[in-house]
Amino acid sequence: MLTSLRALPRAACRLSSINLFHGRSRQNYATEAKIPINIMEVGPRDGLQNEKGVIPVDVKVELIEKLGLAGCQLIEAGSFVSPKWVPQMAGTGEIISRMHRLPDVHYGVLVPNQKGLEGLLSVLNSYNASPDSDSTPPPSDEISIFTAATDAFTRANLNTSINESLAKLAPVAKQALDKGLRVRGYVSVAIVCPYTGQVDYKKVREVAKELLNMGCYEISLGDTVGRGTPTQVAEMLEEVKKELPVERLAGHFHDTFGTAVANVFTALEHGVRTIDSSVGGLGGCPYSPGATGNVATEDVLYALKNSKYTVIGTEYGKGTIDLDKMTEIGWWISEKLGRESISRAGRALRAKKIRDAEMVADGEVRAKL
Ligand SMILES: CC(C)(COP(=O)([O-])OP(=O)([O-])OC[C@H]1O[C@@H](n2cnc3c(N)ncnc32)[C@H](O)[C@@H]1OP(=O)([O-])[O-])[C@@H](O)C(=O)NCCC(=O)NCCSC(=O)C[C@@](C)(O)CC(=O)[O-]
Repeated sequence: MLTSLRALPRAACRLSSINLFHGRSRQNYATEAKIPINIMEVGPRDGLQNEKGVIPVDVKVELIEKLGLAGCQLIEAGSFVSPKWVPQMAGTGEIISRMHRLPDVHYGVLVPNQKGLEGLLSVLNSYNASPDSDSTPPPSDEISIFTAATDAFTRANLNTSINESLAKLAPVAKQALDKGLRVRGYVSVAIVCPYTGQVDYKKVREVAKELLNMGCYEISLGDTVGRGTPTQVAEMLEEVKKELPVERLAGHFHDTFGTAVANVFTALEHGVRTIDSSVGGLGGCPYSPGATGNVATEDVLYALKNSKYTVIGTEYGKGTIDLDKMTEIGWWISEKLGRESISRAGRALRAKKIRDAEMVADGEVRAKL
């Protein structure tokens, strides 16, 4: 069983030694204890919910299975939302029942209301009536409930106000916890709202606190529009951290203005230890006009290389998440959607692989001459 981030003692995460290098003090990240980071892979949910065309269930199942085999330990597999509001998420029950599930992987689903939870519980009841085998985990062990930091966005996304959404979500969270599910919370538009502009960070803190008090183990703060800068992320986190423990916060950054990787690092430097990201940079919220996808998982993995952080993954990724496999998955799903991967690291790595293969082929031809 792999050690989870939450089980690690703080001392194990602390950087200790400082090496001298060219007369300047410099930390040797290769040999020191690294700070463990969780990645919540949201590609199958946030990534696919905004697609125009119909994505076959088989493709969604295969995507989730591939992500598990690349080492992802936290995968958001779909949503139990109204198919009238978000048609791409229809069929989540079938997907989570059919997909091959791995031990040590948490498969979460988004739930907006009581009806969504009932949808999930009916899938779980069917599974419990005839479980696949003792070693196969249930279709899902986690729900994410969601609201936002502005009434305008909450109205657009959930057809209700912030306060009404919180009142509706509290019993959903309680019932899910009573059923033994983990509950995660999202606060959307934590920096900028597409309808009302700059967000009041005190409101982000208040809403996040409400979700935490409902029993959420973690609150993901979303730059839904992808317009946030590192300075804004820092200011927002400073405000939220006044009342909430940073270990309970996650960062969710869309990459509309190309600041998402910088925002990830800002969040990490402020103590956030879980980052939401999406393979191939897929995604966007249907109610956040103009926003592009989440920060690409490949870009985050690449940027964290040789840093003081290490991404926690399962044995399938040898304890981390395998960047090469994620690059292949990013290209595979993008091609299924009729386009190229938009992950910068994914594109560069694929191009390098092609160049390397051409050089090998060239060398073989020369050797024969
Ligand atoms: C919450 C509602 C349903 C309210 O929408 P409403 O229209 O007020 O709901 P309603 O209770 O009046 O029901 C309307 C119809 O939907 C059905 N319905 C009602 N609930 C469900 C359900 N759970 N599952 C399936 N069906 C449902 C219900 O049965 C009824 O069907 P009808 O009688 O008309 O045939 C709607 O607003 C909704 O589904 N919203 C979800 C929107 C969404 O999924 N947005 C994207 C996810 S959030 C996001 O992407 C941001 C995030 C998390 O990634 C972080 C970030 O980037 O910031």
